[in-house]
Amino acid sequence: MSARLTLIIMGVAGSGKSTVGQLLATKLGYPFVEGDDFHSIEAKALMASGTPLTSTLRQQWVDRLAAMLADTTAQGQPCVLSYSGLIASQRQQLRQAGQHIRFIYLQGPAEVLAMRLAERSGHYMPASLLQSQLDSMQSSSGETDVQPFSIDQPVKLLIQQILLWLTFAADLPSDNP
Ligand SMILES: Nc1ncnc2c1ncn2[C@@H]1O[C@H](COP(=O)(O)OP(=O)(O)O)[C@@H](O)[C@H]1O
Ligand SMILES: O=C(O)[C@H](O)[C@@H](O)[C@H](O)[C@H](O)COP(=O)(O)O
Repeated sequence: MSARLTLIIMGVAGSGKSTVGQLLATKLGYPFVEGDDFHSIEAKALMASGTPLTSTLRQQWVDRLAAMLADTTAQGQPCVLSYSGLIASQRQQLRQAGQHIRFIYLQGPAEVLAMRLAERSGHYMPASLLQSQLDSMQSSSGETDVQPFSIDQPVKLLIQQILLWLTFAADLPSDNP
């Protein structure tokens, strides 16, 4: 049964986490949690100025996300969370903080990501930080609960693929089922 899985939508900036996450949450009837909302004002200002997060600011951010997931999943409340998931140990932190978690990894060519960031407006994250995000993204190879999906297709098709995968995702192995 996949109905109660909490889904973390991961990927670098511009991969579509917020767009896909919101639509998926609506389809599933789950709350959508925007990971960016858990950044401090200082962290957002730093990124807006064109500087990547420091490890300390990133860790404080992940700690807040972990606390939220521990709370909601302990109450049996699933959600869809957008979170870049760049650092493997921090993915593990979230996996262990919550229950019944699976990761949906939005992946695509750098040119597509750059184009989408260039066209996006009203977001603090500048397109110039894409390369640092790509450089920081640590491989998820061997993480059996991380499922990649291609972003190089219309959102509608992407959602259909994710919903299909969700019909069996709960039966796939996970480090922390
Ligand atoms: N599959 C897609 N096809 C076309 N445009 C997309 C797709 N996914 C997202 N976008 C657009 O790309 C931009 C970045 O998406 P967003 O959801 O903000 O990414 P993220 O939250 O990962 O930074 C937005 O302008 C969004 O409308
Ligand atoms: O570096 C990180 O670890 C963070 O993930 C962070 O940089 C995040 O990606 C931004 O908040 C951009 O927001 P979007 O991913 O929504 O563009």
